[in-house]
Amino acid sequence: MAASVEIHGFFQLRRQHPPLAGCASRRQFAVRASSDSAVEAPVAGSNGAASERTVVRLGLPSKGRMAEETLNLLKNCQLTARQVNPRQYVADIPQLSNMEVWFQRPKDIVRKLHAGDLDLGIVGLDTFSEYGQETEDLIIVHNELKYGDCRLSIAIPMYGIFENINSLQDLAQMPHWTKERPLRVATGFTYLGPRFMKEKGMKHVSFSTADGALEAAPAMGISDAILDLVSSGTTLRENNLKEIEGGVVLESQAVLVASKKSLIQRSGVLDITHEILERLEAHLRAAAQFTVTAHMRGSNAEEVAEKIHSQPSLTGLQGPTISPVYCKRDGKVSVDYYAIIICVPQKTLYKSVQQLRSIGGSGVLVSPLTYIFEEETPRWRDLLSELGL
Ligand SMILES: Nc1ncnc2c1ncn2[C@@H]1O[C@H](COP(=O)(O)OP(=O)(O)OP(=O)(O)O)[C@@H](O)[C@H]1O
Ligand SMILES: O=P(O)(O)OC[C@H]1O[C@H](OP(=O)(O)OP(=O)(O)O)[C@H](O)[C@@H]1O
Ligand SMILES: [Mg+2]
Repeated sequence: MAASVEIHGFFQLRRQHPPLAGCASRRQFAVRASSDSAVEAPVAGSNGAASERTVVRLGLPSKGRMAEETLNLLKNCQLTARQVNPRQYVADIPQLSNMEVWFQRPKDIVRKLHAGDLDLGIVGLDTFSEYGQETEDLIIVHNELKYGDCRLSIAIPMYGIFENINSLQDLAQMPHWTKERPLRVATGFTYLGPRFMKEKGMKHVSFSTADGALEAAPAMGISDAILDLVSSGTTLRENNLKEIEGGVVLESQAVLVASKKSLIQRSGVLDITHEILERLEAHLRAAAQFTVTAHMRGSNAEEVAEKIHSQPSLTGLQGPTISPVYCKRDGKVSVDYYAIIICVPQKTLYKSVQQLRSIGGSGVLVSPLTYIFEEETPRWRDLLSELGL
């Protein structure tokens, strides 16, 4: 039978920072009253003006948890956004001439990409999926910028009728939900939520929209469950809520997105995208690696290479670079040992150093890497093929 998924009722839950006296922590919503003073960004342009525009536009999160990390990522790619003052919504990046940066709320970035008022943007995959709603014109250029990790997940109370409910299947099989009294889910994700429930064949579900502090809704009797972003799980725990098996709608992190129409039609967008993509890929690849140099005894370079290849954590990106070290002893130049250079994942650094030592490595130097440029960026090839270029 088809799932009856309906969206009805609107309620607004708002919250205040810092927490009110009597509230045990910032993440508890039960004893909080509030206000919210979101600052609306000016509209960057209009559809009519969009086609006449010659400058390329990149939308970045103006506030919230993604704002700072996005600027830091770009800075680490030597693409520092230059803002005349922090209250201004427009900036430039000196390395990318003919491009404006516009600071906008994440959901507005997606909407404005769709409207043609922005060409490129950085947002969470959750926002992109919710507000892009699988629009044909919007495209993901880089799908893992390695920050803003969270999941969009269903949560239910730990107590009462939900005490022994631990999976989506358990939830679906509860006799409580009927056409007249559906499972009420509060969420800001009113596109992804109903779609997920329908896919899972959940019957008798209704959704209500909310804007922040969703975790309070079950305790207030406004909803039975919530669908919201979770990362550490602290907010859920502190509000006596739990996730359930099979209840993750989406795993999210920051992504670089674009309008296909802009990429194809607007002069300069493709070139700028290429440069941003190359820098991002080279930086993100490098951020996970260290360069390790060491000295090793051996009678020739091949013998040293064999030893290194015998160790699972020492093969590097392609293989070791090995150079003879020329020493002068008793007036004679000879090669007794070799300098080796490899790239090592940061996660396995210590294991790699131990393996190097076990095969006679000494004088191990470790340095961070700024960029690793490959011959070609795989994501660039994918993008061109998706654009039919
Ligand atoms: N707890 C979290 N941990 C990690 N990333 C998160 C978390 N919550 C949200 N995010 C990511 O950060 C993005 C922006 O979230 P943020 O709360 O800053 O803005 P928002 O809630 O979309 O803004 P607004 O409240 O103005 O609508 C989200 O779309 C998501 O990708
Ligand atoms: O699992 P946790 O680490 O506790 O994070 C989850 C919380 O983070 C987000 O809220 P945010 O702090 O962005 O506030 P908002 O509701 O104002 O967007 C999300 O809406 C959850 O409430
Ligand atoms: Mg938020």
